[in-house]
Amino acid sequence: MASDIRDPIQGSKNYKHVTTAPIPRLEYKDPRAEELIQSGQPVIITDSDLVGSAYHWNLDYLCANLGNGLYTVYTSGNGKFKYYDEKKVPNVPSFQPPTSHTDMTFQDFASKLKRKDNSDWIYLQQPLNDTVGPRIELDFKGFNWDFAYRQMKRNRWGPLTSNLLLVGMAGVVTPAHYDEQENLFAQIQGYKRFLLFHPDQFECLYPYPIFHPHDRQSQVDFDDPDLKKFPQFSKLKGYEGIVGPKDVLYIPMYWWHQVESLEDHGETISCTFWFKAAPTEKVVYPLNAGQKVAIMRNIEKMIADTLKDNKNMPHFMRTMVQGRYS
Ligand SMILES: C[C@@H](CC(=O)O)C(=O)C(=O)O
Ligand SMILES: [Zn+2]
Repeated sequence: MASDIRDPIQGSKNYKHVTTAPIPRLEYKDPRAEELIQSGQPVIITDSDLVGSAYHWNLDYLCANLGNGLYTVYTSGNGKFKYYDEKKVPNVPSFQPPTSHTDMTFQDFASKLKRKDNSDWIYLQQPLNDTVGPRIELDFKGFNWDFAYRQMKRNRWGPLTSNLLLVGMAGVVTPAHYDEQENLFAQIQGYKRFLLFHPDQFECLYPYPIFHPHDRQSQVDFDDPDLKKFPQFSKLKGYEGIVGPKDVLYIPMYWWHQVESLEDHGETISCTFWFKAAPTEKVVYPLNAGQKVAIMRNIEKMIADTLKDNKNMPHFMRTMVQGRYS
């Protein structure tokens, strides 16, 4: 049988030390898809038509219809787009942002994308807003909102916060990180390979300190892991799958993910549906891994706020555990 593009071996990097099983791929009508979402497990959902009214989106159509609003375009020298929080940059005076970003019209972005002389890698990431042209607005209104809001209600998620439009060059990589929102990730054009890791893999992925601009991002470079500094990385276990046009991937909150736009399949167009977390009515024991990440974050935040000077964090944290909880 001809290998399907979605075969994870196709055209994607192999990361040593990372063991993966396939992300389940189910029809949206399949009750098992609902069960996985309700139990906070990732699943690639097919045929939901969540963004069925946008299946015709391509660069030319977006150029003609996105209007002349400005879009945030990130530039990277190595194809990696590790997110950083600008508000936290003052906390780490030595921080060197790995990417730069400028605002430009979609038309300018598309012409940069089409110019093959691009030595830089570029990635447009912009919440869809009311500057879009009437046809995009119509397409947006035509999303399968029933499906989206049914998931929100059934899983007691908080409100929808944003729909991020992502248009990336083939080959761009968003390095491993977790988000604090539930995400229905809709793929419109091109193919993206996802590596996903349960929140309990926290100890294998060594996130930056919470006050660091790269909060929520893994310190480990999957292409060249420093196993001396990050020994548990060699035990990392997760899931892998390729999402293509019309697929929707449910990325549960606190699940780590690394995302790669497959090389030789042209630019990728995606749209996220981010929902606030479900309110915690009462804490149920045993705590799940996501709740433990939330507790660790709160404690780290409280200590950082109390100590004021982040330089005191390493010694304070080590003093708290060294020789006592090892
Ligand atoms: C930006 C996106 C990854 C990508 O598509 O490059 C992501 O991390 C998310 O949707 O949570
Ligand atoms: Zn993310």
